[in-house]
Amino acid sequence: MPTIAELRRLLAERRADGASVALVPTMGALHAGHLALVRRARELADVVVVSIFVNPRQFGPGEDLDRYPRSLESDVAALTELGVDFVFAPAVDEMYPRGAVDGTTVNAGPIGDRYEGASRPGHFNGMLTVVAKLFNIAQPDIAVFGQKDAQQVFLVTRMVADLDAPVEIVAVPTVREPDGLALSSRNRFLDDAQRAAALTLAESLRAADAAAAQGAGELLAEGVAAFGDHDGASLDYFVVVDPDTLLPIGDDFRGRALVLVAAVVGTTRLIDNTFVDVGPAR
Ligand SMILES: Nc1ncnc2c1ncn2[C@@H]1O[C@H](COP(=O)(O)OP(=O)(O)OP(=O)(O)O)[C@@H](O)[C@H]1O
Ligand SMILES: CC(C)(CO)[C@@H](O)C(=O)[O-]
Ligand code: BAL
Repeated sequence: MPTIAELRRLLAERRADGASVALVPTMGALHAGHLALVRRARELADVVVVSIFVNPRQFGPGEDLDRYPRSLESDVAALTELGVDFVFAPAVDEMYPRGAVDGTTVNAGPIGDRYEGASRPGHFNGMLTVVAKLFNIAQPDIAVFGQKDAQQVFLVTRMVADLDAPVEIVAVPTVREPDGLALSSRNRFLDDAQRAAALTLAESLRAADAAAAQGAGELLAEGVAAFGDHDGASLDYFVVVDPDTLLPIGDDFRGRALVLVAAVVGTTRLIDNTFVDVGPAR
């Protein structure tokens, strides 16, 4: 597994031959959602780098850093099968030699304090800090993220624009189970009853989508009502936002909007989202 210095040297050699580089940042425990990102990266660039790093700086006190699933050996096997060129899985000490809390941090700005950021204070600063480090280490032409983490992909795209980072951000649609549950590394924490309750996230998004043509108010009401029909999942937020700003839409909004939902099922926090086409209010 290359160190930071080795990865830089190996990628510099490939770049000298004219190769383009795509980076897929992950926290490991790979599933088909991650593999869709890797396949997209494979289509877009000559060299694909996948990072596997459970970043302590994006976990708050009392969150699931310690129990976050880790399966490096099987992850590397799956990535090798997909023809990934380099797996970068640094130790925490190599990424944060001065410790996990000391050092420069990227500030996500006000959108970083909303939605996921309201429930996970500091999460997006920690996420953007490690993403900026990964961009500086791999210097990719392209970086591929999942739409499942919609606020994350929004904030990464905004960071790249705001800081003039020379990397193109590509978002891949959410990969789902046949019944609609969004794949997530954290789904493995769910027992059978919780797995059934977790479906309420996708169902509430489907209800919102079905009501979207009737206007913003109806969409929100139907989505929240569909969520309320289920036991075992506690709703954190259900919001409809403008994809360009990530701010909540008003009643007179028309066009493409993004519905964001988060819930806690048992002790597991899950998120999901979907784009909808909002029609005129009736
Ligand atoms: N179901 C999915 N479809 C598409 N992309 C996904 C999916 N799940 C995760 N990703 C993307 O994979 C990348 C790495 O995410 P990460 O390693 O945190 O996995 P995860 O499944 O989101 O884990 P968790 O939900 O437990 O945080 C992110 O860009 C994320 O958006
Ligand atoms: C982008 C990321 C790898 C940064 O740690 C993480 O937030 C994730 O897995 O989505
Ligand atoms: N998938 C986003 C990373 C996190 O939950 O910390």
